[in-house]
Amino acid sequence: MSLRLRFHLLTLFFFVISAVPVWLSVRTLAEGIVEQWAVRYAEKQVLYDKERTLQPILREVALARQLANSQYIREWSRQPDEAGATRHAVAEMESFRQSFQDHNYFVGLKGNGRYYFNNAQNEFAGREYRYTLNPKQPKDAWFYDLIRQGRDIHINVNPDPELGITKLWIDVLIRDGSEIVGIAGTGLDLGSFIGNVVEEKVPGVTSLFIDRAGAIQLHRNQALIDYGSVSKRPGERNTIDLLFEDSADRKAIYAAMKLLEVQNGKVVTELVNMGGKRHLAGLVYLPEIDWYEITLLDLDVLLPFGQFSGIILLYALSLLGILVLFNMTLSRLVLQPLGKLDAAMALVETGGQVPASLDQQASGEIGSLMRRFMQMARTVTEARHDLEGKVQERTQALDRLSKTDSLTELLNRRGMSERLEAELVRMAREAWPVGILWLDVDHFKQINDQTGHATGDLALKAIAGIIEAELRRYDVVSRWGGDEFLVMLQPAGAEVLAALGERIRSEVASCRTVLDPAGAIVPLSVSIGGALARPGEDLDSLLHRGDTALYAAKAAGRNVVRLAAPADELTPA
Ligand SMILES: Nc1nc2c(ncn2[C@@H]2O[C@H](COP(=O)(O)OP(=O)(O)OP(=O)(O)O)[C@@H](O)[C@H]2O)c(=O)[nH]1
Repeated sequence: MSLRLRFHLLTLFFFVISAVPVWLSVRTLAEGIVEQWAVRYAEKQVLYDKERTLQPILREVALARQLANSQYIREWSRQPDEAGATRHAVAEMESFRQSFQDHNYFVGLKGNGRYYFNNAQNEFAGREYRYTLNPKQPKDAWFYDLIRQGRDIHINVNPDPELGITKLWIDVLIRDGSEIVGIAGTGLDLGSFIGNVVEEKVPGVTSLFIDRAGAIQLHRNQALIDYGSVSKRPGERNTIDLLFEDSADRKAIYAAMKLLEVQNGKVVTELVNMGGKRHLAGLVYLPEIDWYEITLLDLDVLLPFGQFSGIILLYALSLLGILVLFNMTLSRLVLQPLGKLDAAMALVETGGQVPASLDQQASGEIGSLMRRFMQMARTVTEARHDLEGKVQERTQALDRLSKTDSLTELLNRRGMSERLEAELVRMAREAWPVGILWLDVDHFKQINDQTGHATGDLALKAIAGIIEAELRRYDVVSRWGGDEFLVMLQPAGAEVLAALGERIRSEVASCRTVLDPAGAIVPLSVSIGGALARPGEDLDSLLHRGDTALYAAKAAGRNVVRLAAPADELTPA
């Protein structure tokens, strides 16, 4: 995998692993902000609703109290069947009817169980006595339950089947001293009350009212209202358990209700789930009517979390931008120089020259790496050139050695053959006459045998020196093998051959430098055969004729020179 691909994958990896915590932290932060905001909102809303709800109810409660405490009503309740007291009481009730908000009233008397009611239309004028309450009738249980409970004020949503109406009833006990003698009050139209107070006016905000048992008293969904809760057993009530699916939420709401009882005026907020959505519930206790108001804020509606997605998008874009910039910088500072370095290395590998500008393009560590590479490449190139030079030298030396005789340091047979071949070619081209002298030491075996091999070597070296000394600058001598020497002369003529051969023969014969182990002079002599190359003659033929001439010299008694005649007959020198 290339470095570039690895960097891209790494970038992607960093992007993902950094986006996850950022997403989570922004989400947590946003949720925190939403919650804080919602708590404030809920607190304000609850207090506002409390005032809005309480004012009309409290006004009705105050009026109902006055009615219950009215002198006429109390006297009447003492003697409920007395006609005068009844007339006065009805007149009193009618005057209150004008003042109540919905222009209706009711009074129930414990003494005779009679229930009086008139409405805004004055429908029951002269017929205010509507029916008689019966403690055995479940529909009338509310009356007896309230008297038994002895709660001076009670607000209750209850259908009245006798009257065919459902109202928010405000019930106030009529007391005669300590004795409860009846209940007076008024009813508010449930529909309009719900419309005014609990209907959802702001999207995502709903209010409901519950009593101290958690029974729902007012809710915009009237099916959830726990009608006539005062007369129900706990299990029969429509409580907040219907609203909150999580038992933890229910427990939290009941705990908040308990707390509010002792911390009057405070607002408690709880996060709850309702219908699978997050809501913030704000609770407040209304001691005047012994109810709790719950305001529910749908957080997803009021402050959708989606509004924070812009932050995430911005983060993602800026992170992406930074990573792209990082990649571009990385590419410019690292990857591109490394690519050039790689190409330069490949060039050096194949013996090419590194461009001199390579190290000027990068700085820092990469620049340092390039400069070191350049230095190394120069060293390698120099070493290679040096090595090539040495190899060439050694090759030439080996070549020289392969053509040189180690004892006399003259050309050997191979070296001499090459020279002769070349000279014969040159001779053919330039009419440059070539001649050879072939020398053989006389009785050399005897010298070896009598004086030793080392003395034989000395003799060979001495003869080589004599020949070299006699030759002209441009003549070449070689040790042809064993005790034989071959001299090439150029240019050469018969006289030169004869003269040079004779001089060599004579010098060797007069040599006094080679001594045997006993210090005696070893007498030396050579027989010499000479031949002049004929135009177009090859080397074998020339050598053959030289050898024949040498053979003739040997045959003539040795220590003589014989030249091959042009027509192959031998002539004495
Ligand atoms: N010391 C010494 N002897 C050599 C060397 N190379 C060859 N020889 C000897 O040279 C002798 C050559 O002898 P031949 O060519 O057979 O005969 P010769 O004794 O020279 O007799 P003619 O040539 O007939 O005069 C042999 O005994 C070889 O062993 C060498 O490098 N050093």
